[in-house]
Amino acid sequence: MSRADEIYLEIAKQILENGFEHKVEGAWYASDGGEVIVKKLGRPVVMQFDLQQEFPILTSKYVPWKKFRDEIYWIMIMQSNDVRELHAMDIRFWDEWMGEDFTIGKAYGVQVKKFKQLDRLIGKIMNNPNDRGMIIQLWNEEDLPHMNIRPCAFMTMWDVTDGYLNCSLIQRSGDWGLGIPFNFGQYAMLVHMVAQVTNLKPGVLTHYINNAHIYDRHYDMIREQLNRPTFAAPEFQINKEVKNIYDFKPEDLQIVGYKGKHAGMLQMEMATVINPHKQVQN
Ligand SMILES: Nc1nc(=O)c2c([nH]1)NC[C@@H]1CN(c3ccc(C(=O)N[C@@H](CCC(=O)O)C(=O)O)cc3)CN21
Ligand SMILES: O=c1ccn([C@H]2C[C@H](O)[C@@H](COP(=O)(O)O)O2)c(=O)[nH]1
Repeated sequence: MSRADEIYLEIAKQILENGFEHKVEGAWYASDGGEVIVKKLGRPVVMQFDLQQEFPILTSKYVPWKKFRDEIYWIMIMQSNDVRELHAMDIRFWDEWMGEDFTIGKAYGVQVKKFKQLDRLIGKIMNNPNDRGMIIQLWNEEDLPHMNIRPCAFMTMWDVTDGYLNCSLIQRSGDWGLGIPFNFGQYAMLVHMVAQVTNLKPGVLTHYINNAHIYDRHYDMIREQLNRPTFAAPEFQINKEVKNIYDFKPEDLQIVGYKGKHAGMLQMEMATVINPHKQVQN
């Protein structure tokens, strides 16, 4: 069992057993427009992964890691909001939030680029590793009306101690079935990338989720997952030659020996949730 399975499945069980159910306003299922019921835990959760120990990925189901890798690459390295670039990487699950201009509006990558947030973070890590304001912040009140979706994993806070790079990922809302297994894996990859170009070792990834929830159409699959066999965590590999963050290519990040393949995927339908802050443009 990977450490990620252990932590993730325990919280999944808690949500199913002790969670609070409600209808999600302004949400529907893509296939039939059906109403969306969700069960939320009702208190925040914190998961902690020591990246020196193992790479955080589930083995109780197959998580398509190339997709979460390419998604974080699109947000943080390409700093893009253009969904066509995701299509080029064979990713379709952002289409529900694509506007007529083929973008997701001023969300995610746009906010990284607008304030050169990645460059500034790396500058701080290199020049003053004890800085206590090493933050990437995607939540921007001014631009919220122009985002097709509000950022969920909206902030990272960074720390350098004793040659290790630590990262806290702050998430306001976490879809336990679909989003969460992507989020901790992709941010673990980002920590590995930033650590390499700042000559640090990847340290601890702390993942805070304020509202952790399971959608009704995922209940049965997650119950099944709780009873599945698990395996040891696979190995993460990174191209050690890369010295500049923008020189990374997605292929420079690989997962090898991933036994989740044997477990197989769990087909879960995605609920489409709209941004209630969105300004409707004519
Ligand atoms: N309801 C909801 N949940 C999310 O997790 C989510 C959103 N909406 N909207 C924006 C993004 C899109 N994300 C998604 C959406 C779908 C999958 C998904 O369907 N994952 C499948 C594999 C899909 C594939 O191979 O293409 C999985 O089994 O993990 C994952 C992340 C995360 N975010
Ligand atoms: O990276 C992500 C992006 C999205 N999600 C989930 C969390 C929620 O289930 C929906 C968004 O709906 P809101 O009403 O805006 O919270 O998408 C995720 O888990 N991870």
